[in-house]
Amino acid sequence: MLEKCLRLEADGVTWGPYRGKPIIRDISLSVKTGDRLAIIGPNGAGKSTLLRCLYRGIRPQQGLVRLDGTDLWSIGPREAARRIAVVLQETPGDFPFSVRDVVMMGRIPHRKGMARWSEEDHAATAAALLRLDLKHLALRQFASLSGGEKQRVLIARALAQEPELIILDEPTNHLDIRHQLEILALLKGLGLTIITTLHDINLAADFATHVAVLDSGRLSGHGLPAEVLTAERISSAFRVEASRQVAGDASHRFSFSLR
Ligand SMILES: Nc1ncnc2c1ncn2[C@@H]1O[C@H](COP(=O)(O)OP(=O)(O)OP(=O)(O)O)[C@@H](O)[C@H]1O
Repeated sequence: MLEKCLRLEADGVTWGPYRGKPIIRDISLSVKTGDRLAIIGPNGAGKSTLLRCLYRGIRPQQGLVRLDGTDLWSIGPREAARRIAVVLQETPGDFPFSVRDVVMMGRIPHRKGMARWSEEDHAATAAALLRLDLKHLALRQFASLSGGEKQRVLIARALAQEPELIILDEPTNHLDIRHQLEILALLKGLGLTIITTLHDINLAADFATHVAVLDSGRLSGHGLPAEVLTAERISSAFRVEASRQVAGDASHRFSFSLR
């Protein structure tokens, strides 16, 4: 899983609803093996829409998303799902699935037709449960878990999928600060290629190897956090007064006030 090389590129991606104005325009960015890209921007900037284009949820109206040089829409949904795992905010909370069932769903793209789960499927599920410290919860109903536990299960499902890339939409939503830090440390520790939206700029600066700032559907910056996360860019994108301090360990901290 970790040894494969990966290159995901968005090239001039534009998308909007039928007969509506584009929500994201002319987005070009790239991610390669081992990168952790955080997409940040104010509410409504188009972050989730961009993610949908990147995981083949919606087809760009203009531009292309390429996986190792091949248009994502020419490789088919099943292969895309084998290579890209997606962790969204909506959860299967209303269905009577156990934690193990939910994690096992990550194996669906690998399953041959209606065949029974294979030994590899069981092994990948067990490994994902172990890695996310969920073994003791395997038989619990998913719906009965806390927000932090649910998030771990959804990440375990993504791991069971054995993808080359994990795409997450706001993985820290609804979590307290300790659980936010834990989830991001856990994701960092996986050593996988990750694209995630994040609302907290300070957490994004700590977590990401690269950041992309979306402002009204356009990319206002993409690259290394220290270069992209300037006070001017953040102030302009979020319509606030932002100031940046550099801590002793060279990490960046932002503070904010209303203009
Ligand atoms: N299918 C759609 N049809 C019409 N409008 C849409 C559609 N999808 C998204 N939008 C609109 O596009 C804008 C951007 O939505 P999107 O969810 O991508 O933003 P976001 O940056 O993820 O926002 P948030 O931070 O609030 O989650 C919003 O105004 C949203 O209502």
